[in-house]
Amino acid sequence: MPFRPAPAATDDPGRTAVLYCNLGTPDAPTAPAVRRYLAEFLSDPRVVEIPKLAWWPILHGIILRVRPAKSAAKYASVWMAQGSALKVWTEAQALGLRASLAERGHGVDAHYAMRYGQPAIAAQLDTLAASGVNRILVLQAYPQYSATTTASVLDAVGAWSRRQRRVPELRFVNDYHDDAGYIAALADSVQRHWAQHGRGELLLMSFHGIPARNIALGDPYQAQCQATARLLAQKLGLSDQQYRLTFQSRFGRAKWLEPYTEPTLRALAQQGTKRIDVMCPGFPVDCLETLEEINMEAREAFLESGGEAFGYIPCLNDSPRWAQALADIADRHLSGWNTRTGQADQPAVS
Ligand SMILES: C=CC1=C(C)c2cc3[nH]c(cc4nc(cc5[nH]c(cc1n2)c(C)c5CCC(=O)O)C(CCC(=O)O)=C4C)c(C)c3C=C
Ligand SMILES: [Fe+2]
Ligand SMILES: [Fe+2]
Repeated sequence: MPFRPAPAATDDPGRTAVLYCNLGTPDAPTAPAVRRYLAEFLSDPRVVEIPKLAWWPILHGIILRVRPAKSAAKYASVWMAQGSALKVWTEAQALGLRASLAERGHGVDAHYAMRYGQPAIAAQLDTLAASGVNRILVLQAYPQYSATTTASVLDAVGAWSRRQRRVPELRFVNDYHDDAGYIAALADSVQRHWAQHGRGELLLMSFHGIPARNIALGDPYQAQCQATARLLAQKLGLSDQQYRLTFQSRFGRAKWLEPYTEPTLRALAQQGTKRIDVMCPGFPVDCLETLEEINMEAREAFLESGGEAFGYIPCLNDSPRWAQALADIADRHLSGWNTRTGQADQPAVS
């Protein structure tokens, strides 16, 4: 395969951009659109670590025949006027990041891309490179590192760079699970919820699960979720008895990280917890997994098991505090790249 030609070389120092990457989402809440999305997502060997020979018949013979219609109905139940929540909020966060960086006087632009679906990472990198960007910071909407998500984005960037003649300078933020700005933005959203709606007896923090086997193979995801939960509880002044950490969205029959969210909610309600607050700190933006699985399905499970009040605390979405925290994270990783002149050795002028 020929390498992609680069524009004629000049002495222009070029420009710097941040690419904010998220998982991706279907283009429409319909079975064909969800099938396209799931086919790309579930064919990624980072996501499903089953040898292709064994996985392909299950994926194409069963999952892609049955799941799209079921998932499409769930997407339809939470679809926003402007589109899929995941895309709407990811775009809003990229714009917030761009504005926060601009306020700081950087000549750094920010764009967003999706690992699966549109706008694809490769297409966004093509656009950036064609517009003269030659330094790119890849920042992901995954505060906790997992090979299933973070490393998959790195794979996509690597696959793109392998086709380029002139590869831009690349930097990656692998995680920010213990970042003070991230924790403060989460605490702020909890406190705002409490001020508006009152406080439950318990705060449940639900993170997306992954197979337990991945942890045994060295994925740091579980430890990073635990650290986030502990730091957030500390920031909110919660004792160990006042919060719970759970994992949601199990896929397939293998053992995933435990405790599982929905059975925990049922058990808590059965044991007498009446009022609970639930949040999803690992998801910077609301999406199917938070709006439908948590705020609809898990809510119903808690209430039908004897619970009386289920307070859903939205994800960071358009929180200005989070836009600032994202810009702080980007700033730290941009240091040394002189973002105004493009000349790395000149100190930034304030
Ligand atoms: C098949 C295994 C899956 C792994 C491993 C997995 C890890 C993982 N996922 C997220 C974040 C999101 N996942 C979302 C949806 C979603 N996830 C899976 C499967 C795995 N995820 C599926 C099949 C789906 C699609 C929906 C469905 O059919 O159930 C989403 C929401 C997407 C949206 O459009 O709103 C997010 C976000 C993380 C962070 C993670 C590992 C840490
Ligand atoms: Fe997922
Ligand atoms: Fe789900």
